[in-house]
Amino acid sequence: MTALRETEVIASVPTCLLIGGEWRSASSGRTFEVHDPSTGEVLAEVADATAEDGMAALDAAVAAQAGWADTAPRVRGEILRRAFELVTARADDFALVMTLEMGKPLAESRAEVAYGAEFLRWFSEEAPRISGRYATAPDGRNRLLVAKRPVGPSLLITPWNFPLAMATRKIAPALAAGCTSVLKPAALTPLTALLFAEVLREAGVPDGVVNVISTSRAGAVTGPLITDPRLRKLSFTGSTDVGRRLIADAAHQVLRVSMELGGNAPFLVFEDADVDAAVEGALLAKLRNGGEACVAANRFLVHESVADAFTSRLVDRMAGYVNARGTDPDAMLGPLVDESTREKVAELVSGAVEDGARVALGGSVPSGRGFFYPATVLVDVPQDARILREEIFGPVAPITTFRDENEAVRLANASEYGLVCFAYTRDLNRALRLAERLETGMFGLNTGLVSNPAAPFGGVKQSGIGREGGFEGIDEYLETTYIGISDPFA
Ligand SMILES: NC(=O)c1ccc[n+]([C@@H]2O[C@H](COP(=O)([O-])OP(=O)(O)OC[C@H]3O[C@@H](n4cnc5c(N)ncnc54)[C@H](O)[C@@H]3O)[C@@H](O)[C@H]2O)c1
Ligand SMILES: O=CCCC(=O)O
Repeated sequence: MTALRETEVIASVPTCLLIGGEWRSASSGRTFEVHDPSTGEVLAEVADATAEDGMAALDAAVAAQAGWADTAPRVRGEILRRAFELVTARADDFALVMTLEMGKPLAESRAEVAYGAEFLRWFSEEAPRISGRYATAPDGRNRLLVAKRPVGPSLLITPWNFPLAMATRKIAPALAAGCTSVLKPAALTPLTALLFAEVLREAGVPDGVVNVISTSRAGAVTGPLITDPRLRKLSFTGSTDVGRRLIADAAHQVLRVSMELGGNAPFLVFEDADVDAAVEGALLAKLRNGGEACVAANRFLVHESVADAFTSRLVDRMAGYVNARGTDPDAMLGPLVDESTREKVAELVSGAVEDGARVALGGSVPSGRGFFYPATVLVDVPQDARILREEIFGPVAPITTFRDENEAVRLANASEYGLVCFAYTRDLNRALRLAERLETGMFGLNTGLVSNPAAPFGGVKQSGIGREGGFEGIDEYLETTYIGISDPFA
């Protein structure tokens, strides 16, 4: 990858706010810096929206709402399909921008482009399938008509870890349902979202239907939108702490909310598992996105009879993960996104070691520039260690053991989170028992990856409210209207 190509691609990204179809500077004239986490160098200066800009974006979304809701579903679907094709055609540019602003290796960024684009294709196919129902009331007299309509202007707030896919997973169903939106991307990674906004314009999304406000002051800019009665929906992906506060703020307007929050995924390996397959699944569940994923395996719970075999194979495989700048062809693990993320990972590891865990691989911060942290395996981690309670968000695999299925389920469920669980077993009845007993929104059975645009993604407990993707994803942007009709034969 040449420096010239990096500069050219970054220069092709709009760095302004998209409001009502126009690229504008922030009303204050201020910008903020976006950095390359591999080097700490400034990649770009991006418009820093004020509360006034946020309100202008909502004004534009409100003005465009009626027209967009009236657009034929097939037309909305075709625009989404064009967006899918344009993102796919520019996959290399999207991947490079993402790698530069977020750090992951290019191969992973390409995988995210394919994943993120697929939400556009999936919801292009769902737009014409929005339907209602007509039924006879149980007493055989009145008729019941149930119709769906768009919720209305929506505020979409996304995190930095999947800068494209988290945006498409919200914008695509919103567009398909007939909702206009204001997207607020994370301040660490606004460039991918801004490039995507430009592609949406090219695809034919009308002015004002999607507005994008990058800002370094999230709360000050989105707060007034959330309390504005014209906003009808808040969809947030991010940490449980921020989500909890936003749910409280959304209560003022009794807003529809979708919350995709944190996770603390257990990864269970039973005595009858195919251990080699479990190790491959563990690598995916742990190291996809460098461990910076809400669905990352956070707690490895391994049956005591296979713990040594699993651990030594996992250590061997993780030792081969090359930590390098994401544009380096050898890179298998990029840097973490920023210094505070790396400090937290290092603190969780040293805390676990103080509590009695042993480092089987990695475990120390390398010298040099960039926020790198090596693939790390911890064994003998005590059950009360902080690292088993909090999201690690880094390439660290803490391993503990269990004696039987009941203990495995009890440990897996001992978390306020409930996003995803993974389990490796060859016993079908056990797998079904787990599916019924684990407190989780998603369950990966003999696989380390559940994310799929055709499936309902989301959690239970403090991992969130609502689902994104699948047939369920569009419902988050639809209201139900019931029309009671008198007996047509009376
Ligand atoms: N469940 C999921 O689908 C899912 C997906 C990706 C990430 N996540 C979670 O996201 C977290 C990592 O992302 P993050 O560090 O960007 O999370 P974060 O909560 O710090 O930020 C998420 C977004 O919210 C914005 N934000 C922060 N404070 C805000 C406020 N007061 N008002 C309005 N917006 C505010 C941020 O600018 C960003 O755009 C992890 O906890 C991860 O598990 C969850
Ligand atoms: O970080 C959480 C989202 C990851 C995914 O969609 O697979």
